[in-house]
Amino acid sequence: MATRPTGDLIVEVTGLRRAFGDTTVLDGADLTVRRGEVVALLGGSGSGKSTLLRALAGLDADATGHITVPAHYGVVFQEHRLLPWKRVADNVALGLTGADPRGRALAALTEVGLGDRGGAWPAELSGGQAQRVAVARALVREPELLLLDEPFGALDALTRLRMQRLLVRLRERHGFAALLVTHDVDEALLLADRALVLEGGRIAEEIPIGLPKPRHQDDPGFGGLRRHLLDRLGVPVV
Ligand SMILES: Nc1ncnc2c1ncn2[C@@H]1O[C@H](COP(=O)(O)OP(=O)(O)OP(=O)(O)O)[C@@H](O)[C@H]1O
Repeated sequence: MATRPTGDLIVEVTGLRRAFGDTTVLDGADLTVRRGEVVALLGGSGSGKSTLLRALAGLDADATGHITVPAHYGVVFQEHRLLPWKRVADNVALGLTGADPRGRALAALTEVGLGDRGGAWPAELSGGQAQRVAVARALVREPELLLLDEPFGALDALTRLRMQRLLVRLRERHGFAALLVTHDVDEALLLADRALVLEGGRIAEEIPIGLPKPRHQDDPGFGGLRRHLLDRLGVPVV
């Protein structure tokens, strides 16, 4: 059952459990995210990262444990999940309440660099543009928290880099917190304040990423953290 945050912790998860049949995937996982903090969630394939994120997003009724998340959060998946029969602006405005949903949708599209594509159909967009729309759809709800499940995982390397920079800019402007599931150690080091390693159904290690911002792969300290994380994930640098 989810409760709402009251203090500095925007996310608080304790004792999260989820099994599929005889297979226990989450075995009492605990984690926190502070307001405005970006936390990367890393772990081997099948370690339960998506399962954890889905539980936080309220998409898994069978997960048990205690979850605190804010009322306003957005979710972005690896696939854009736009409705193909709705134009881009209508996808972003879908389900919005309050004044001028369309105007707010267009403002969010402008923020992700697609202010002129509101009238397009999702099928007319590139993969990167469609992911930008997915980000706009989350952003328009003025989230305190973004739950991101490999949001740039299907994009080419250059587009991915552009999206990472966009996310940094949006976070600076809006101050949301984010929990970012990623396989990409560099992405974690470019974006996150902390990295968590999920292993054996729990957070097995927490690594603060104290590198100065804005970050770059050439920064001193980056290589050491990358080696540590890759090592931790079972891919030691040779
Ligand atoms: N609906 C489901 N039914 C049965 N098993 C599931 C279901 N969803 C996930 N699992 C299993 O739970 C485990 C964790 O899956 P999950 O997708 O959370 O891992 P992940 O860490 O996100 O993996 P990846 O990095 O490969 O995306 C896997 O063994 C997977 O097969």
